[in-house]
Amino acid sequence: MKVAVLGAGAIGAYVGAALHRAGVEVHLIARGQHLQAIRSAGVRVLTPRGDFVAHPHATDDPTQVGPVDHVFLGLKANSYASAGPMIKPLLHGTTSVIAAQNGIPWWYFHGLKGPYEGYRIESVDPGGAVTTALPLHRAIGCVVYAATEIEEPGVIRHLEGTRFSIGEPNGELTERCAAFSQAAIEGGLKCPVERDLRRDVWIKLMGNIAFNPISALARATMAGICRHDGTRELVVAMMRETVDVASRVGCDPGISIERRLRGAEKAGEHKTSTLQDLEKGKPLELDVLLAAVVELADLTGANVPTLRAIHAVSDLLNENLVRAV
Ligand SMILES: NC(=O)C1=CN([C@@H]2O[C@H](COP(=O)(O)OP(=O)(O)OC[C@H]3O[C@@H](n4cnc5c(N)ncnc54)[C@H](OP(=O)(O)O)[C@@H]3O)[C@@H](O)[C@H]2O)C=CC1
Ligand SMILES: CC(C)(CO)C(=O)C(=O)O
Repeated sequence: MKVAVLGAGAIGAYVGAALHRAGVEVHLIARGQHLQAIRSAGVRVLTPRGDFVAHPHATDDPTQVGPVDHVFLGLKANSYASAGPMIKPLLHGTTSVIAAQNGIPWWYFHGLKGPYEGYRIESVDPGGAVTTALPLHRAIGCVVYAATEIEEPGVIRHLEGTRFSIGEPNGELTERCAAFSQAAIEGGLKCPVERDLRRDVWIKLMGNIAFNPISALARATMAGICRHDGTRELVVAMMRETVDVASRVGCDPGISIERRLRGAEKAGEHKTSTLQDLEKGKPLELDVLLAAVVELADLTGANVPTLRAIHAVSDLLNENLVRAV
C-alpha cells in the first residue's frame, strides 16, 4: 500500500509515522523547518505508549510522490479549497482521500438518503471549491479522537487517544476502508470502520464546537473551561443546540451532554488546536465547526442563539487575525 500524507503536521506526521511502522510505503508532504527536520532526523513521536522514530520519505513536492492508494489529508480544513494542485499528482483512478478534519466534512450529505441528500454546505465547501479539489467519490470519512501537537520541528507530542474512526459516506463496508484500517491497526492505532460515521462526526463536534472557540476567546484550557461555572454552562448550552441541529438532519449522537462533557474534561490542561493556532497567529479553523452548524440550523429551522453569538465573536476574532497576518 502506498500512502501520501498531505499536510504532515501534528496529526498527519503522527499517522504517517504509525503507518510507516506497519511497513506501508509512506510519503510525507510538509514544508519549512518541519520538513527539514523530518528529512534530517525522521519523525520523532513522543507518546505515553513508548517514544519512537520513523523515517518515511518527506518532500514539499507531490509530483515527486506520484499516484498513491490513499491520501491522508492532514491540512487544516480552511486549506482544502486550494488543495487541488497539491493533490492532483497524487491521484490515480481509485485513490481515496481520508481527511482528518474536525467538524462537518464537505461530503456530509453525499450518499445520505433523506431530504438533504446532495446538499452542499456553503460554509464548508464555498462555491463547491472543496468538492472540486476533493471529489466526493474519493472521500472516506475520518473522525480523529487523538490529540497531538508539533512540539518542535520534526517532533510530535502525542497527548492522548489513538482512535481514527473511518467510514464510507454511504455506509458501505468497502475493501478500501478495510485495507487502510488494517494498516493503521498494524501501526498501533485504533481504526474501526463505522457504518454510521456521521454519529461520530456529531459526537466529536459536540466538544469542538464549544471548547475550540471558547478556548480561543477566553485563552483557557479544556479543564479551565470546565472549572468555571459560567463557561461550563455555556458549553452545555452550545452542546444542547448542536444536538438539536444533528437530530434535524437525521442523526442522534446517542450520548448525554454530561457524559460528553466528562470526556472533554479528561483532556485536562490541554490547549485546543484553535487556541494553539491563535497563539501562533494562524487562521482559526472554525467555519467547519460553528459556521457550518449555524448554516444547518438556518436550513432546518433550529433556534441556536448561543451558537450564533459565539460564532459572531469568534468570526470577528478570526477576521482580525487574518488581517494582521
Ligand atoms: N492536532 C490534533 O490533536 C487534532 C487535529 N485534528 C484535525 O486535523 C487536521 C490537522 O490538524 P493539525 O495536525 O493539528 O494541524 P497542523 O497545523 O499541525 O498541520 C497542518 C500541516 O500542514 C502543513 N501545510 C499546510 N499547507 C501546506 C502546503 N501547501 N504544503 C505542505 N504542507 C502544508 C502545515 O505547515 P505550516 O505549519 O507551515 O502551515 C502543517 O504542518 C485539522 O483539520 C484538525 O481539526 C483533529 C483532531 C485532533
Ligand atoms: C481538543 C481536541 C484534541 C479534542 O477535542 C481537538 O479536537 C482539538 O484541539 O481541536
